Amino acid sequence: MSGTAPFVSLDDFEKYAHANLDRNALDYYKSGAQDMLTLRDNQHAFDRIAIRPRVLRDVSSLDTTTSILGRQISSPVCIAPTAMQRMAHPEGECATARAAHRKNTCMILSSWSTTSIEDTAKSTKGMVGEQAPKWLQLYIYKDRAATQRLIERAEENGYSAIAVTVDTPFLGRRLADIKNKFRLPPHLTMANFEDQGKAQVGEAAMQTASTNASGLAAYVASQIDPTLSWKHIAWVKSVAKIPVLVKGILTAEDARMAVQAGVDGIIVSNHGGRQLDTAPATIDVLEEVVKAADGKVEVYLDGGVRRGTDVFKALALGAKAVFLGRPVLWALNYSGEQGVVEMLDMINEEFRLAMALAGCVKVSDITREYVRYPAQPRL
Ligand SMILES: Cc1cc2nc3c(=O)[nH]c(=O)nc-3n(C[C@H](O)[C@H](O)[C@H](O)COP(=O)(O)O)c2cc1C
Ligand SMILES: CC(C)CC(=O)C(=O)O
Repeated sequence: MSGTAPFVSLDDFEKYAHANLDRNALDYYKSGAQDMLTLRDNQHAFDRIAIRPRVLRDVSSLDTTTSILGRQISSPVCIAPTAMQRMAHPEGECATARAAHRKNTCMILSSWSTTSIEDTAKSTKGMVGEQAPKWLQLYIYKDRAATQRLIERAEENGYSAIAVTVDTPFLGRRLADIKNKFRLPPHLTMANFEDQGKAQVGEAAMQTASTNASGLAAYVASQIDPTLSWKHIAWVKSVAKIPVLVKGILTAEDARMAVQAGVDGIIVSNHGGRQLDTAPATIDVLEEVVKAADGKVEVYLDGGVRRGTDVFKALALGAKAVFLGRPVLWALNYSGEQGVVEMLDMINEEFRLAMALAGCVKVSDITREYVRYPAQPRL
């Protein structure tokens, strides 16, 4: 561990980044929508769940390996897509990809990344070991040809799945970004769109910041198609040769629709509390989604996962794996690739200990009986 005092939890990475990042980037990364109730509840909801430990089970040897979409990974802790990672560290998405590769875990690249699909893929070429799974997060853009091209570029560059984000027909209202008139620093671009003249969160959009919406919200409104419906998921399925997941499901009803639409996986997500404020905490709806998916597709969760015990609880309630958003940005800011490795090591160590103290020696041992779960979510 580099730095002055040893970091002992993911909170320490967050505190470091809070003291170190400029306001424009920090507020963008940390904010939730509106009153940030969902953001807060994502974490608090984990605290309301107790683990029911079993004892005297010989936990001297533990195995955290698991698989997602048939690919083995070293632990069920993976990396969620977050846009514009080069604001956190100059190596941005490349550093994240190399850290994910070193830890043999899955990274989802945001389609609004500051490093292109190609350059992110290249950044792990030549590293030892089999390539860790990379997935591409996809927004369905108004420009369908450009959207299809992103899918093809992902396939050409070894990405093994597409995660279509379905909770962002418009951008959630993030008050700090409006006040700050958020802007992508001019030396950075939305790198996947450089050939299309849409790589800057442009000046024109920025002007709307004075009319009670952030420049980012205007940029999103100019690019994303709000007419999207389930038939567009069928369209993505029809053009993609690799598995297609939906990211942003929060109800049993939509989970059933997703399965009907033929998706290969579901990510239970409220976008880290950044879209619809007062939407439920993800851990509070995980079980209903898992039940609705009925074993037909894998279900994953993101939102508020900060401790090994959170990972354990999500698995007990049926998630195949969890994804971390903000902690990756804080760790990147702290020390790039090495920071992300250290952050993943920390939560994985916590997860191992949670398994041992709960009496589980392998991931498949973690089942519903290991949690005492209150009936009603509270906001
Ligand atoms: C700064 C930031 C940028 C994000 N960008 C994207 C994105 O480009 N696409 C997407 O589907 N989700 C995006 N998300 C949502 C994350 O993928 C994920 O759902 C969320 O961060 C999980 O919650 P956590 O931050 O509490 O771990 C973003 C989240 C943050 C914090
Ligand atoms: C460029 C943004 C729309 C990325 C995003 O999903 C977010 O900020 O939450």
